[in-house]
Amino acid sequence: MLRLENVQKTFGGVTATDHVSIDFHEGSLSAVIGPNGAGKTTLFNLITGHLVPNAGSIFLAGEDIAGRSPREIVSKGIGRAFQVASIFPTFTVEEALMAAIASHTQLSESLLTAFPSPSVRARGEALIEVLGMEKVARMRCASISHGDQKLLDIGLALALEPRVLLLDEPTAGMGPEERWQMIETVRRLWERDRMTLVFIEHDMDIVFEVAQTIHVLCYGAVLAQGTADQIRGHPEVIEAYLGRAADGEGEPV
Ligand SMILES: Nc1ncnc2c1ncn2[C@@H]1O[C@H](COP(=O)(O)OP(=O)(O)OP(=O)(O)O)[C@@H](O)[C@H]1O
Repeated sequence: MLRLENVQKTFGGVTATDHVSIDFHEGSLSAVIGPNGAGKTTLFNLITGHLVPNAGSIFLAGEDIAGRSPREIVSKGIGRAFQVASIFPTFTVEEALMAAIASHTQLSESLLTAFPSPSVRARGEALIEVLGMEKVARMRCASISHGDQKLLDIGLALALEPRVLLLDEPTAGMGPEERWQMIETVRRLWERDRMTLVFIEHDMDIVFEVAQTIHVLCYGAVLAQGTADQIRGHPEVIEAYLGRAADGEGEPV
């Protein structure tokens, strides 16, 4: 579904993406991991058109999208959760989701018709349910918790019905319990929609538990790719990245 071939990105003398080739299979749930500065966010920015690669190709369903504008890439089906919930401070959660759904489906009904239409409302309610946001659906976006704002960001990305969904550290800034709730929600919505889902995550317990395939970056290059068992036992990964965390004794540095 999404295939990177020999993608390269440099910033001055820094090679942030070093001949990266990764195949994200259709309908898969994958994690991108690596130490700080390994090039994870740069990779997402290249996929979404916020950065242009110096070399290489990025294929979405066979079409090379490298260097296209972010708007065009979104329209082709690559979604990403941005921190945007806060730009709807006076909307309620359900209003924000329904506005996003309506704008995507271009159901900008005339002012004389009822808004939202029944189909927009039904999709909005289904999204609220899969996100587990029923209790905050009628609250204003500005007044919900950090975790709920992150869920809403994901919901706003989902409203565009992406074929590929990129989540950059969905559990960042959360306590242990909230992290697991968040990742369970991510897994639930992936099971519902079966889009190709890629997430960046630092918590190795979460990565090993949830991801079908793990791609390890180090100094911009792919160090290893495989299942949790393959990555856990990969000598170079253990040496370069996981360290004691591979034994479950600590967090990676
Ligand atoms: N716009 C930029 N200009 C210059 N250098 C950049 C830019 N963006 C990223 N870099 C550099 O590219 C390298 C990769 O950065 P990137 O943010 O992709 O890493 P990361 O793996 O996402 O790190 P973290 O886990 O800390 O978020 C780093 O050395 C960073 O300083």
